[in-house]
Amino acid sequence: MAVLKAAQTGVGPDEPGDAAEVARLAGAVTAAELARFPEPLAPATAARRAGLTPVHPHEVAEAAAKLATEHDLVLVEGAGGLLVRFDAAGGTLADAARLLSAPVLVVAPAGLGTLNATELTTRELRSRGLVPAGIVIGSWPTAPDLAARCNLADLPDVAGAPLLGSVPAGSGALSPTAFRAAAPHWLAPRLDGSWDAEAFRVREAPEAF
Ligand SMILES: C[C@@H]1NC(=O)N[C@@H]1CCCCCC(=O)O
Repeated sequence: MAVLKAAQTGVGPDEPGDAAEVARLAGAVTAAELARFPEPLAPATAARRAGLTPVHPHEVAEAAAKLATEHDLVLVEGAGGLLVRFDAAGGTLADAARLLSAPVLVVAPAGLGTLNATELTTRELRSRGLVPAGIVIGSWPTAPDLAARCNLADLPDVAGAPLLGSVPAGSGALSPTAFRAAAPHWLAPRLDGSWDAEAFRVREAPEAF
């Protein structure tokens, strides 16, 4: 498997980026990063302000296609959302996904505001002829509030895509061993397509929904 961070922003030259973090936690993953811009901004803005060459969607698609010749799965991570701009021409991750005809996994927050943002994202994907592969909540709070709990039922409905799992808050602080032991419980579906409520750490009675 390979993880490609198209454009990393908000990380200094000597710090690990998101792709390196994935490799540290997941292991046995090829990590690649096409460009890095220091300010924590949208890649197009960060590149412009740094006087650096931005990353264009065709470069993201080409890098992903190259990785795909040597890996069974290539995960391309965006930066902040589907329509966050990569270059001055307004190129986005959606353009790269379109060039690749790749399914798109939507990573959503848990709480209030997620229904709107997720539905907008999946509608935009469909309007571009792209397929939302599903939704992953990252991250799932240890004490989910009413909105977060209700979103478990509402998200697949508004998005028209399955909820594929949730990553508990603070997972990045686990040791790689603990992370790898726990991760299958966050993302593995049952054969009937349902999900283990434990994965969402729902501690309230079902009527709370
Ligand atoms: C700083 C973070 N680094 C990164 O690689 N992704 C984030 C960038 C978020 C950009 C959000 C732009 C917006 O929608 O306002």
